[in-house]
Amino acid sequence: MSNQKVLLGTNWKMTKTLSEGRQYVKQLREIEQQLSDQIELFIIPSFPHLYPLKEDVQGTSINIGAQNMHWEEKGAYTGEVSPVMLKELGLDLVEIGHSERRQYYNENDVDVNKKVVAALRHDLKALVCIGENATDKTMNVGKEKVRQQLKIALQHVPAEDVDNVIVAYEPVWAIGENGLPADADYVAEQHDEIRKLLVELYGNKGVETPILYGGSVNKRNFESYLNCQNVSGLFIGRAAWDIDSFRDILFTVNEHHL
Ligand SMILES: O=C(CO)COP(=O)(O)O
Repeated sequence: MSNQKVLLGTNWKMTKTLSEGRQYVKQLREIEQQLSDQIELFIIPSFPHLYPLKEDVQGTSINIGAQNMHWEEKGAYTGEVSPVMLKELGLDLVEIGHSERRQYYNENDVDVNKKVVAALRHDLKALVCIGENATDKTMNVGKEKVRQQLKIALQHVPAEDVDNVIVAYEPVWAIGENGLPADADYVAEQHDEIRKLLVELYGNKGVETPILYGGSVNKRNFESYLNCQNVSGLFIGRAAWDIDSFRDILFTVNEHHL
């Protein structure tokens, strides 16, 4: 890990009701007061909860982000949400290209690129998710796969906008109930490769781009990932959905990893 801030966030996916989310945020606010300002917290809830939760975190440094968005500003796209709508809620973070979006909703690298460009145009930070699947890994093309995904995601993104990009490396085979936790050595290699590409594309600016790790992060393994040089933080699903479990992780980072 470098000496930048540590980003620690959770993707709630489609798991919480609004009342559960509000209860969680109430507790997270208390936790946040005890953490160093070197830790940056973010939560990615479902669309209908963005506005109330944004209000609930007022006066704290907890960021709220959306799980997805369309690249157009408006139009006949039933069921979609635009960058303008997210901005109007006062948000400044949007997750783009999560593997579940790619897998279940057929999002491809070009869609991801359009969304990244639109997010940056609207002054939203783009949390760009990339990661190889199990076959890519078995066939030994994991590095090529993440390079390709990220290169396409960042087409037409100039160096002056890359400050608003956060990369999340999340190998598909490591995510969710059937996911296998990755070895820290493997994660370190993939993060080094991603850093190399960012530097190829953006020179010194690419050194600063945060690269988060996600996929079966839990209380037993999270420190091994944070110890990797190019891991700037964690993007956590299940192990952060329960506030007590997230609290344990946050306090450990606060005490041992800053
Ligand atoms: O998908 C994830 C974060 O976006 C990670 O999910 P899990 O931590 O539950 O594997």
